[in-house]
Amino acid sequence: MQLEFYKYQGTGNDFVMIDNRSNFFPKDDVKLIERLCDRRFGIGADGLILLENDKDTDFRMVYYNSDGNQSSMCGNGGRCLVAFANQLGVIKDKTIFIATDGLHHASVGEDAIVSLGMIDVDEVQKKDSYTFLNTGSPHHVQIVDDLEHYNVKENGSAIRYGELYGEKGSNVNFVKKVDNDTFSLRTYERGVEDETLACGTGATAVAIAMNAIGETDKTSINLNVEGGKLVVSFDKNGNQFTNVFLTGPAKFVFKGTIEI
Ligand SMILES: N[C@@H](CCC[C@H](N)C(=O)O)C(=O)O
Repeated sequence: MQLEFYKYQGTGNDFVMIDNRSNFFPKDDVKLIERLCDRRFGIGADGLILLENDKDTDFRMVYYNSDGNQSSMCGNGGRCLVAFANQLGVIKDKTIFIATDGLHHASVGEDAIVSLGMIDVDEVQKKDSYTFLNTGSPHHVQIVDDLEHYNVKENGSAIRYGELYGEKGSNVNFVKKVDNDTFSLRTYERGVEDETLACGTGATAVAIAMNAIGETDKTSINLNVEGGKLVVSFDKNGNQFTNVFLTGPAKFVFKGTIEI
């Protein structure tokens, strides 16, 4: 069977997109999804996303990591799916859709910039050497010296599989402060089991964590990721972070068919 796919990327976090409104895709075929995401034996991507019909919203997002398993929310994937829905004509420039962590508002602007509403955050665990929070996916956030030369894969994997997070694990973000409203980060992604060029829920977690621990008093924060630039904005009320938006480019790369 020939499978039609679209490839998108958001600051270098790349995804295979499939229009599954007719419900044809074998959703439990972990091996197939892993092969489609494989950079040598398949199309190549950090994850695969299905766009499906939903009776109450514009569409449903179903997200898989490149290991073939369904996972929690993907911020860059969500932004790319909004651009994909726009390309398919499912939405115009504003949308509400449903994902695993609930409803998301989003808008498509000029130059493929997509702004995505993220879940509210009301718990930030502040520890001596790191912060942990859930922005739709779990994120460990840690400031490090010499981020440019830091071994993200080795240190990220040790934390992800270490005793802190048990079997479920966590995504791991290493951070450097650039100035009061800009931070650089590099992310080790659970389910990809490697550093990716960007992580949207990770950038969101870093922005909120840096505000929560007093590294910045800003509520609109620039994030330099390996694949480009993102902006995260939010409202803060005590320990509550609401109206959280993740903004950045979400670009169509190519489409094609692959034999499955
Ligand atoms: N790339 C993502 C995060 C995807 C989910 C993550 N790998 C997990 O399983 O927790 C993003 O942009 O947020």
